[in-house]
Amino acid sequence: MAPVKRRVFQTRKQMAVELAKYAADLSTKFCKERGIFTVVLSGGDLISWLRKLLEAPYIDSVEWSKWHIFWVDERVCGWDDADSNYKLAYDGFLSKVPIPAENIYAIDNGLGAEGNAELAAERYEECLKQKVYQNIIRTYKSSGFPQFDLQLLGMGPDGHMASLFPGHDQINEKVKWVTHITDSPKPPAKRITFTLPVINCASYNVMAVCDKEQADSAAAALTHTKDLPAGRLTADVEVVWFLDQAAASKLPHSWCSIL
Ligand SMILES: O=C1O[C@H](COP(=O)(O)O)[C@@H](O)[C@H](O)[C@H]1O
Repeated sequence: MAPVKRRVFQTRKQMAVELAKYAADLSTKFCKERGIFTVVLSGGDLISWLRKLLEAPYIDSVEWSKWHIFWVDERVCGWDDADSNYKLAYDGFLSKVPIPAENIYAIDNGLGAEGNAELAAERYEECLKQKVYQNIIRTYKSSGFPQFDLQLLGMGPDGHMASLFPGHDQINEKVKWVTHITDSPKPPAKRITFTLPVINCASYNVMAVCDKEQADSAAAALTHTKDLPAGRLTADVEVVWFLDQAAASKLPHSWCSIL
């Protein structure tokens, strides 16, 4: 199993600086090895932690044209809806970097606007399968599951990651790549989400968590004292939790050498 690393930062700014460096280093590695870098985004606070990628040196040094962008979860709504994870990422990140529009794979806008969660999930899974067929996404060993290069995740105060919520059945899905939920405890109710096997096949998984509201769940997930979706996070190569001091405040003291 991939090692689970923890990096605790004194300030959010330091966390954003290190997160940008981590993503840029992996971009260099995968662009050199494959000529492609597949990146999975989530919604929530994550987008604001990526802001240092928009500055020097990365804005000029990163090979943005080789990035391919996917979403680990999406709210079932149109692209211009305030709830849309695509809109959040576009406004705060994607509109500011030269990633070709054809390399950005959002939920189907029409199905999102219609509120058709089941079909939107099926359509997104088809999109992933097409990108596997085109050799843009790799597959994980013989499993056939897609393997993304870097997945950037966040965790809610209840321990959910992507749109896999504690006590909801989606976390147990073993076959589908993308599933849906119509009664999400966090609004909006309708969402689509990568399933756990897909999330855990990624080469590198980052979990970025700030704020004291997340401290109890971060500790429970990392010590496995509660069965939380975020506690099931693994990866092929490594998982790194990026935490600010507040989010790390309930972790065992010996774990928290602050960077
Ligand atoms: O609803 C969602 O919440 C999680 C966590 O968001 P955060 O603001 O607490 O970091 C997010 O990762 C997910 O993509 C989003 O749909």
